[in-house]
Amino acid sequence: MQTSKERSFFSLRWKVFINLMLVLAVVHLGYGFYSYYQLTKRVEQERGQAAERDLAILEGLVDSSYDRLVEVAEIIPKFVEEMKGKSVTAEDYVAALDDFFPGFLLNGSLDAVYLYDSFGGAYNKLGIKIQLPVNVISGVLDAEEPVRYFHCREDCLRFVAVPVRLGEESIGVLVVGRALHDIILDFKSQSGRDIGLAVQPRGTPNSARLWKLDLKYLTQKTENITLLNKLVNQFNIPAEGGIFELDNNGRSYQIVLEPPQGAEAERAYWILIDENTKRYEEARQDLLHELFISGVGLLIAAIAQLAFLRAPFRTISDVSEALPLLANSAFEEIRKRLGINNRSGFFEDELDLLKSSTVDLSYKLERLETSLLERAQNLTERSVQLEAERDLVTSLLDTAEAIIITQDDNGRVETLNRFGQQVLGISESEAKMMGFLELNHETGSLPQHRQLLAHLIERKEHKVQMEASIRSSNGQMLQISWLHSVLSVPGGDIRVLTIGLDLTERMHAEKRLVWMANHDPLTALPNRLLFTEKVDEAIKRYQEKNGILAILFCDLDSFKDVNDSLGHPVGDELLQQAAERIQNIICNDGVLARLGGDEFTVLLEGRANIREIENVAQHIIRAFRQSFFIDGYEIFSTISIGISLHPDHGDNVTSLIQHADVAMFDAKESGKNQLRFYHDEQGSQRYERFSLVNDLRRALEKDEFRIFYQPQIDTRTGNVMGVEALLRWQHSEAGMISPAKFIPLAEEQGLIVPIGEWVLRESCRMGKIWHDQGMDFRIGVNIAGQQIMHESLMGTVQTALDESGIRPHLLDLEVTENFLLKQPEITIPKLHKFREMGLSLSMDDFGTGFSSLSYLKKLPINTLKIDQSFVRDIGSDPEGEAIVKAIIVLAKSLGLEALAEGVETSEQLSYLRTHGCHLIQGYYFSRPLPAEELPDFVMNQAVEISFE
Ligand SMILES: Nc1nc2c(ncn2[C@@H]2O[C@@H]3COP(=O)(O)O[C@H]4[C@@H](O)[C@H](n5cnc6c(=O)[nH]c(N)nc65)O[C@@H]4COP(=O)(O)O[C@H]3[C@H]2O)c(=O)[nH]1
Repeated sequence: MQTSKERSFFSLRWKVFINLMLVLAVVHLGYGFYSYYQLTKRVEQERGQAAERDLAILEGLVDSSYDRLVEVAEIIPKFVEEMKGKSVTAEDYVAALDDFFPGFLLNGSLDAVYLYDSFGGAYNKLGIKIQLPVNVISGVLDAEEPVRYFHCREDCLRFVAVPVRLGEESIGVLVVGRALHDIILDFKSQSGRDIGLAVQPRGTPNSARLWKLDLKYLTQKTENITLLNKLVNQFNIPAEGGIFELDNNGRSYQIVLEPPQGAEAERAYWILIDENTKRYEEARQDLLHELFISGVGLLIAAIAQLAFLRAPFRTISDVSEALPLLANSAFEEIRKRLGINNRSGFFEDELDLLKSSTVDLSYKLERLETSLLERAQNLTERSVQLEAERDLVTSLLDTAEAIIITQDDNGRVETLNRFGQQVLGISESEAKMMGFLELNHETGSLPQHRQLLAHLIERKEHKVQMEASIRSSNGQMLQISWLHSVLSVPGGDIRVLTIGLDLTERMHAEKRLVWMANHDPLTALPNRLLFTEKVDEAIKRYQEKNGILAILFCDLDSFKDVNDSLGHPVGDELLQQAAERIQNIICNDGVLARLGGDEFTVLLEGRANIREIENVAQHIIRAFRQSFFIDGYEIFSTISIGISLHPDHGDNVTSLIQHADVAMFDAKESGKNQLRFYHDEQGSQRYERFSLVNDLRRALEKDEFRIFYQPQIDTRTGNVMGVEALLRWQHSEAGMISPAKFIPLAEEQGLIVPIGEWVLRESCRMGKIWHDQGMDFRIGVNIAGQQIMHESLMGTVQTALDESGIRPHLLDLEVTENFLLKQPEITIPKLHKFREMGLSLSMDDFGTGFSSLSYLKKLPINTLKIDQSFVRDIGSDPEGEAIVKAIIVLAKSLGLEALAEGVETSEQLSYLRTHGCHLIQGYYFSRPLPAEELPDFVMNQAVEISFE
């Protein structure tokens, strides 16, 4: 294939020039030929006319010479008559002619004179002798008119024969003749042509053709004789003669052969010779001159045309040079070369149009190329984006901790992500050979699963969800939440996207949380919450059942000593063994619970009489008379039991437990290791025990409350991010009383609302002071359940904010989940209002009162506080650790912060941080501090943490 580089280039300008020159040359040559032809024709025409003119001259000369002969012939008889008179005879004529003839001969008038009688007999013959035909004489006599006659024999003569009369009588015919010299000379002088007279000899073989000439006269004889010989040899000359053109030695001649008038036919010819060479030469010169001039003219015209075409050619050249640049996208260069504004305006022609079209084309192509480039760029970006999205989707599918499967409409597996392959222990290609339901599902769930999928395929549902177990690669049954949804695939085919989330751990944690909420982790016995529920249920059942319902309140007699002297682990073990002993006695005939510390309660129902109740209690007391062996120690710990009966001692769970507690207190007071039934007299003791209530009422007035602030540290920064306000009661006699003791009392007595209000206002006041001092931490204030339920809380909070001037986001309300979830329809909207006010909310003691995870999602809280009972298990109880982990994960999944309280050891701290809990509260960093000590701690804390 020929490339553009190999292609030879021959400029259009030169092509046009050469074409123009060729056309001009052809035209010029044509014109030359035509001119030559016309010239030749004209010269020939002129030659013909010249020949005719010269012949006419010749004829004129011949005619006038005949006239003169006639005059002479007619004068002679008159002379004779004058001389001889009227009686002249033929002899007189003869004598007179003899006299006159020499004179005629001398002046050149005549060359011959003959006189004939009427019978043709000659009287005399003077001069050149000729033989006249007889008919000439008779013809003259008959016509009585002069007769002209041309005669050639040895010589050529012209004759005139006139009748001669004597009176009325004819005596004969006078013939006068003259040679042709005068005509020849006159003609030569008048016409300038050579002239000759030739006679064809008699007896020539072909008389119709002149083939040999006998010359009588010829001017320039030497040169012309050659011409005539060439003529005779070259041409077939007809008898009537003609005009002939002859070349000889490069010269051109015209030769005219014309028979003289009056001559005998085919005998004599005038020969007129004229040389044309000069004329032809002149004509040729004229032609060449003319051709030269016209050639020069054409050349000038061509050059002028080229000059005129220069600009258009320049344009074509510019455009032709510019157009290839389009292929190289050199649009700016094209416009520079063609001149963007170089337009001819009114006189615009096709080339300007071509140029401007090229410029326009360059703009259009540039725009097209730009838009193509943009599109290409967009496409590239889009494809990169799509690739990134695809990679993201692929990596999401592969890294997502979910089994992701696509199935066709027959339930065949089409794809299985990496996590699914790991969990199920099969490769994707193996999975593709199977149907979804052929995977290791728990068989019991298959019918329901199959039915749900059929609904999906039949488009009765858009997505279906069910939980079912499947066996993992290591044989473990996993609890999976399957979500099947229809994928819209181009072409109308149905694909099912199946996502399986492994809920095993979460469900385990949930179950654990539920269990923890209702049980004492140490002894695995029901806690107060569950026990209260059980008692409630039992009270409700009491109407339907016969028998006695009793609550046994059991308290170890020397637990505090054991705990303080032998340590918590031994104390814990003691509690566990104690629980076991009680459980062994009541077996399944009652509910045993641990309310806290060393306090156990037993619910007995359906007993026939009090004796049975008492027996159970006695059994328990006896069981505790035996020693416990713990950690190498033999421990003696008896038990005191208080018993209350329904309905005699209370119609609700609170009063029943309180009365059993009072009875237990009575048993202790009576020396421990015994049982006591509740009786009314104990009311006074109860009054004493709870005489604190009155003091509590006055404590506010007496300004006995103090607030301590326990720092909460963000271990990522080392800063104090908040403090928890913890109430203290500085009792005038009993000294500092823990809130754990007086808060339940305050709640019971409805005093918690005013006390709580005081705490809120005081905390906000201090918070504002610290904030103004540049300490920007939030203040967590505990809100009791009753406070939340109380209608005044909203106003109280607003007042505290307004009075102090603290910004709402610095106030964090700590609420306990138990209470919240008892009447969520009242509490949850209130919490939302607090959030709207800008406050933050924390869920306190999380994990201890769990009832429903679904409500947790609805609560507008910011922080989950991990209860210290779980934190304490870190490092010692894997189950407790698992709960801590689950709470952290739960908080993260709900987008909440997790804050651990009760952190005392570096081990606990590091465990919490490792698992993503960075907000820490506990003795490890600081005990609750009086307000005046807090600023110092806040200032120094960041430094200490940085060394951690
Ligand atoms: N063993 C141990 N304990 C730690 C550690 N760090 C903090 N604590 C204690 O754990 C309790 C945390 O408070 P809480 O769970 O809200 O539990 C509080 C809270 O529910 C209630 N309370 C305290 N002040 C108020 C209040 O102003 N209003 C209400 N409604 N309740 C309050 O009384 C409970 C007991 O408060 P406190 O005796 O001050 O006990 C505090 C605190 O001193 C640690 O590292 N180890």
